[in-house]
Amino acid sequence: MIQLPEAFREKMKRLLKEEYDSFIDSYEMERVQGLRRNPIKITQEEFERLSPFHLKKIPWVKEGYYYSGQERPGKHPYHEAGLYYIQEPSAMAVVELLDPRPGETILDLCAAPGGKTTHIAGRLKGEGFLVSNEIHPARAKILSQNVERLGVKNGVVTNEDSHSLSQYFPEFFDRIVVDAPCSGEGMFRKDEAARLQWSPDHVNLCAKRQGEILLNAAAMLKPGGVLVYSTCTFSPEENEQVIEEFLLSNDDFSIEDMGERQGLSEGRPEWSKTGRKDLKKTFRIWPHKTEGEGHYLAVLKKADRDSGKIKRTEPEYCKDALIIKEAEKFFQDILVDPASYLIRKEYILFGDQLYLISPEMIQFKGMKVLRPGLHIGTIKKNRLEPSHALALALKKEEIRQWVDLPAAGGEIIRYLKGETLSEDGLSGAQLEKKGWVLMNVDGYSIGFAKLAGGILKNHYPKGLRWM
Ligand SMILES: C[S@@+](CC[C@H](N)C(=O)[O-])C[C@H]1O[C@@H](n2cnc3c(N)ncnc32)[C@H](O)[C@@H]1O
Repeated sequence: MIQLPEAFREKMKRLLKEEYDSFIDSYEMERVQGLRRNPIKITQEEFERLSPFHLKKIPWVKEGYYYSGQERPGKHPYHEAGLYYIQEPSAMAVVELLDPRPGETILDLCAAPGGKTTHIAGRLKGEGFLVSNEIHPARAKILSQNVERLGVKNGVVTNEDSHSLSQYFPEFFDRIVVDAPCSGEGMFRKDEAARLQWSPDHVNLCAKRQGEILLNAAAMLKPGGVLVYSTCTFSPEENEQVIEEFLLSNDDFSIEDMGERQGLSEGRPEWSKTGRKDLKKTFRIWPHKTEGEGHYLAVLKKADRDSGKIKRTEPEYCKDALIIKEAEKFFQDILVDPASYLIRKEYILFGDQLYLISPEMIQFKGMKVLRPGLHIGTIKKNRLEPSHALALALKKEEIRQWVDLPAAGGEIIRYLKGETLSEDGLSGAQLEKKGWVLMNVDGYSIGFAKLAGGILKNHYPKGLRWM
């Protein structure tokens, strides 16, 4: 039996009244598990054909599935190939409501470990620009790894606080997600730390921080843009009351009417301070009503008007002709049709690391950036050694030399463990000469190897290798 803080129980009883018993009973039910297909890598049809898991569609999100609690999709080669992201089902509603479209500029302000970010990236389909920000350095690193694993080409990862970030991107984004740090009451079923940390004071502290983050986010939204605010907590102080307080001082914002949505319940105006009726148009996900842990969501729209358009400042592109030539030579050497990577000349050099930059990227001097774009590789004495991120962003059809290993066989496990493989006896491979080879699992890229003398030297990153 889960030990819930007594003050939390009392508060929920007061708020939920006759609904309280079924709410509390939901803590004794088995947690539901979810994963989200990554459309950058795999179509729905292919995914459903290949998946070895027992999947059931999640009704409120196109790419979402429940899987059985007995299964371990996080420990499967398809996971390392970025075919899906494991995510709590109710959290998937956030990007469903944000509805990002290819070509748009999007900000995910509190982004680690990357659930919403990878969902957004999938919807952008490689077109447009995504900035994923996380304040904590260690969590920003995990975010960056997930962006890489899912093969995202048009994403930037930053490590700023929301106020500093707003100085770089005034009125810049078409859509913004603020998946705010919260008291995590919706996570009590799976997260003991959240239960232990909870107190009424902590709820109030979270609410204050959420208000500040939301204000900074609002300053980065274009006129006419859409912002989704979300938390995984039930407390009105962090939900309806944050939105109420924000709208009081930001009359150019209004709550969007998203209509009824399957699995989502109405917001609760009676739990706000002023009782404003439009809070009904915000959403709650309850664990006793829906198969998910619990969430709050509000879709806010900024009024359209002429903005004082801040001019985009160009970043400092790499102008070193030798390095650019080397990158071009590399792509000509490994790709079937290098044009897609050679059309754009927007390379950036970070020390000896080469990145390909989205055309929307701004001058970022002084900003803490972990990943300014697609990591191409390391420049070593004017030779380019490709990055793991590039392997995951490439498709088997794009590359001259590849090896394709079945997920059910032992060789893929040997590759993931960092072992050397021999060219002999591989069931699926297209190998012509020594050099870089894209390794795949059932046709989906998973890393690089380097062929020499019939041996495939393993370039799967040491930090990711299976033990
Ligand atoms: C709910 S989590 C985000 C989950 C993430 N959106 C996802 O889907 O994977 C909130 C994040 O906000 C970060 N955070 C904490 N304080 C913050 C602040 N003052 N400004 C911005 N982000 C903050 C936390 O480190 C945490 O990673």
